[in-house]
Amino acid sequence: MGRNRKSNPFAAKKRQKRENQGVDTRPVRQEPYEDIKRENAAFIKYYQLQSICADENEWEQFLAKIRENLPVTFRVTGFRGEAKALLDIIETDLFADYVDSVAELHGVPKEEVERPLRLPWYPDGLAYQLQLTRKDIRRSEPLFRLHNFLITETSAGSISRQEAVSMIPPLVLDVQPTDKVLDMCAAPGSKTAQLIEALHSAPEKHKIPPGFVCANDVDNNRCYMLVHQAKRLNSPCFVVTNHDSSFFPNLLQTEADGSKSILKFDKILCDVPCSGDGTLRKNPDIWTKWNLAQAYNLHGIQYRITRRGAEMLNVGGRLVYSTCSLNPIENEAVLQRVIADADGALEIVDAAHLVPGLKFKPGMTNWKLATKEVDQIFTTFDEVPEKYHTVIRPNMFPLPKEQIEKIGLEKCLRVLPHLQDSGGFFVAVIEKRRQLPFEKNDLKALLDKPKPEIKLDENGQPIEEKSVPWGPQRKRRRLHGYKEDPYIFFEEQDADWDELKSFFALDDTLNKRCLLTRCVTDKKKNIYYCSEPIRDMVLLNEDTIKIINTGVKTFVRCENRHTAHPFRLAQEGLQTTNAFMGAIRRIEISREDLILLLNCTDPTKPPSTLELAEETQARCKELGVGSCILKYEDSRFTLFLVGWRGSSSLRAYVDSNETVHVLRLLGADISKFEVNKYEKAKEAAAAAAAEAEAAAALAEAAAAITADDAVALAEEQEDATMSVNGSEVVTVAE
Ligand SMILES: C[S@@+](CC[C@H](N)C(=O)[O-])C[C@H]1O[C@@H](n2cnc3c(N)ncnc32)[C@H](O)[C@@H]1O
Repeated sequence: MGRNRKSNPFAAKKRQKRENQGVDTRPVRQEPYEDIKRENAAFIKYYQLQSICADENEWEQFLAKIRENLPVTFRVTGFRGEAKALLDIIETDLFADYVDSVAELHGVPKEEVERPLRLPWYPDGLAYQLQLTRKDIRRSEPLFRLHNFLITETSAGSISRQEAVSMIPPLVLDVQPTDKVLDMCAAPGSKTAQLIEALHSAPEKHKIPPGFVCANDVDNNRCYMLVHQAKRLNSPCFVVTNHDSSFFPNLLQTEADGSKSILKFDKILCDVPCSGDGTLRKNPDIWTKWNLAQAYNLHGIQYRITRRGAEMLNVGGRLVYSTCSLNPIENEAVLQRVIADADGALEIVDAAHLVPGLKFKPGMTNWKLATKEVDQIFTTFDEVPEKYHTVIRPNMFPLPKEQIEKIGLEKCLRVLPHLQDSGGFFVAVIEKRRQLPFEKNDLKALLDKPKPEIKLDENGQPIEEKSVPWGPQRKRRRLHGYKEDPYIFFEEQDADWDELKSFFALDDTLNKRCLLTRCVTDKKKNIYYCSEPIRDMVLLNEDTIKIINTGVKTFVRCENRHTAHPFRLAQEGLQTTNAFMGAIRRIEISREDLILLLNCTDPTKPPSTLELAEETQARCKELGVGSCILKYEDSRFTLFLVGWRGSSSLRAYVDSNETVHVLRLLGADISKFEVNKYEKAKEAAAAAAAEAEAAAALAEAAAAITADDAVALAEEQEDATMSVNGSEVVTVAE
């Protein structure tokens, strides 16, 4: 069965871009991954030269492992109240089914199936590694339930599929709920998701975390991947920006006393663009493309991004540098430059205690450079022929021994694939001890910067220029020279706020000035919420940096003839608003009632209140028509879902993935929602075969009729001929 071409916005955007630009003539990989020859002489020669393994035996293990496909890993979203219950379900139901399915897939007894492994270094045992490849899961019928689980729970934000080694940088960044975090090269955003989760890790302490995560990427299209990725987590403390990180501008912030200062971040992740040779197991086509020129070309931008990151870091703050490359030119050589430039203001620190049990090798303090084909080796810049001087630069070589010893490169973590059956990765943790010698903090220049002129129409409204950057369907307004819709925050006096406040009994500690809409209109449609520091950041800096997205959908206009109030709650925003809402619009609901509501998939036939428990019916009677919160509680967790009290009905207002997620947690039957794509494909094939058979039978019947007719005709013609011959004229029916 083909994929739904309309449902993937990124694919659609890519298609549109291709169509807009004409035919894409870049070479496309033809052969499937399994046919790729996992060989690259230059790669092997280069890494053997660097002695990345201790001895020949270990080198052989390394070579063998990088030729294998990568096992699938995923992690459970830790900050959710139901995380523990989901873990129990994974350990019992899902993995019991898993063992049966893998046994069937590989045709082996169940006892021989390797159980999923909990990654020992991931906190609270929340991450798993399965001895299966992505292809196994995607293309094997016995594993269809596991595949469905991964898809629905990922969409519901309860798990994240992420390569094991990619989970390391956010862990060693050690984000706290109070931290201001910058993810400099964030897309597609698997690490960003982890950073957001860490920010929300103490919900009992903070209704809304005081810190925030700013996720940035230079690629505008990839920024929308970040929006999509973060949407699952519904954080109001999150903003996506689109800028070249090596030139990331200084941003302003408001201090507690109202004065303005330059925003410095407490935690910065520099997961820089790299050659990606640590991902060979996941992306085997790197075997065909790898060459040393990639590393030489990337070294400069890696250095500039990290140096800029260090400037934007608070004194006492922490920066993590990471790549999915094993190449010292992209790793140690970059760090030694930044640390040397900082002249003691930056220090590489040991962070292995934050990932106890992780196997890794220390950073390198000696490496060699080579030509692209690795046929000439250089240990110093003096040996490099002049024709290579624009590519191979002096500072790519290791510093002299007495200088490099002071850098602390051995505290970096080098994760090699054979150490724990993973991808390859490099991570370094840096702390800032004092201001950098090259740091520019010109507050006055920032404050004096003229605001761009906003063109207004005759009614004083901003003129919106329509622009269509990558497709005719998606129209983006151009305001202040940017193509994003504007961020319009609630004013001190806002009629909608008064209504929302009284209908949902919202408490005054929810800052109404943090509610926003994305279009200039008198009748708000969707209302979003962002935290106070994010509001401050947007308002002070939207002329300086392109802000792609912020805010969680919290209220949605929903008017019909029965409603007294024009807005309903949005499930996305409930994680935030719940803590600020009074009792007026709440219903406590039993397991049976909740299962009944969630099983209603026909929006035109919501469950009648008469089908519900008596207490629920009584509560419904007290509650007028409109949006409400359904609260379910048992000894394991408490759930809050958006509901809708109709004139004679009650329904759960949640999407299909959330529905399956909650039913799964409740231990209810989800078979009605389980799509077996193989069964469906078989049914479709059987239907097509039956159709073809019916068509063939029809054709045969038609052919038979024609043949019968022909025989009859021939006989009649014969009769006629005989009659003519016998002088008796017979009219033969044609
Ligand atoms: C290794 S990927 C990041 C992966 C991401 N951190 C994650 O975990 O999903 C590198 C990203 O850096 C972005 N990038 C490249 N050059 C950049 C620059 N100068 N400034 C900001 N981002 C950049 C690329 O668009 C790419 O999305």
